[in-house]
Amino acid sequence: MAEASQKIPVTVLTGYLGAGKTTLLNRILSENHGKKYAVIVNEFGEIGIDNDLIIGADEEVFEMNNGCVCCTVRGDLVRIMDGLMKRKGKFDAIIVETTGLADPAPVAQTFFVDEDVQKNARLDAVVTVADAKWLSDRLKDAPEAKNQIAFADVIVLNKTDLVSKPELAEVEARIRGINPYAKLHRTERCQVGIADVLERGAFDLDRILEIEPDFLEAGDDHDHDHHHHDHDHHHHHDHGHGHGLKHYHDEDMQSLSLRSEKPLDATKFMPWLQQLVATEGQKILRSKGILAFTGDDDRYVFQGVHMMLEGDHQRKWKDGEKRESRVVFIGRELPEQAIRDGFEQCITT
Ligand SMILES: Nc1nc2c(ncn2[C@@H]2O[C@H](COP(=O)(O)OP(=O)(O)OP(=O)(O)O)[C@@H](O)[C@H]2O)c(=O)[nH]1
Repeated sequence: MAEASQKIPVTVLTGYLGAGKTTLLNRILSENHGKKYAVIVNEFGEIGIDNDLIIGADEEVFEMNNGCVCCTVRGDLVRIMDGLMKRKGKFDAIIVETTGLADPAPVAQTFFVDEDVQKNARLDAVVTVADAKWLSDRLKDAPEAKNQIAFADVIVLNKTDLVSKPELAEVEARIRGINPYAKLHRTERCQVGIADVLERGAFDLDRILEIEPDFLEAGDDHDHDHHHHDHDHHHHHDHGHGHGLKHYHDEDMQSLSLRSEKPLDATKFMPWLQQLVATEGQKILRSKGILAFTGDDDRYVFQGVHMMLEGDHQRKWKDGEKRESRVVFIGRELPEQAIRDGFEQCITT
């Protein structure tokens, strides 16, 4: 077995939908770090968008869009990790960005119970980005959000610009109630130093065993082929998964993906989107898209969290790049048909 110091450090980046994980990742990767990182991203929704929004120069980005990372934890993640291990020496560190809906426990568990992974990699830290504006609400209705805080070694309490000082103090107190141990950084746009997040050597197995006594219980009786999540209905429930570790899923959460190969009319799309999130923003927790507008040579990217929207031109469409618009809405009780119809009407005919 390799010495701990020779094992590749792995940082698991979690945080609820829209908290700022990709913002943090981009901040880390765009620093002049002189290192080679491999990034593994897992997204909720059929259309991968995040991997297209990661701006690092030479990083290799691996996607896991076949489902939720905490369920495919012995599948995709192990397979990708194994592939990376074979190219040992090529990477200084690995960063795994989970979906906002993932429970970090089974992800972290992979680094302890899968033999090959364990031989060559070590979990360096679980870094959780917390949304100062929305976390308190999500702690009430989303067990994933609570687990992400509980498991964190480092917490980036982000979006401090969106709350007052007393609100910030209140959300921090709630976080401390769940996890008094993690190092906490208050940030705007995830402005933390790379050393605050990577190569911390912070993951503390003893503490995790206190929260999750079954953490190291493996068990190979879990058959992924027969495992199926129905994300359309049912309420929160736990999965035993046969490996001793329970984890939670919000089965009410839906993701709606839309695509168009024909360009969109910007004068129709933007007002439609603004109106949609203004009226349905309680149900739509997260929206994002890469858009091709008629007569526009730049890709337009928008991001939404509830009713708040941001958008900008990102870069020129490259020669030969397919000018396709991709939009994802994630939420509960999404008005699917109305969204589909509205989107259709924004397509330039
Ligand atoms: N006002 C404000 N907005 C922020 C801040 N940090 C990130 N955002 C915005 O919040 C939105 C979501 O940020 P992301 O980094 O994409 O969040 P994420 O956690 O990767 O989202 P998912 O991958 O969908 O779960 C984007 O529009 C960001 O620009 C912040 O500190 N303040």
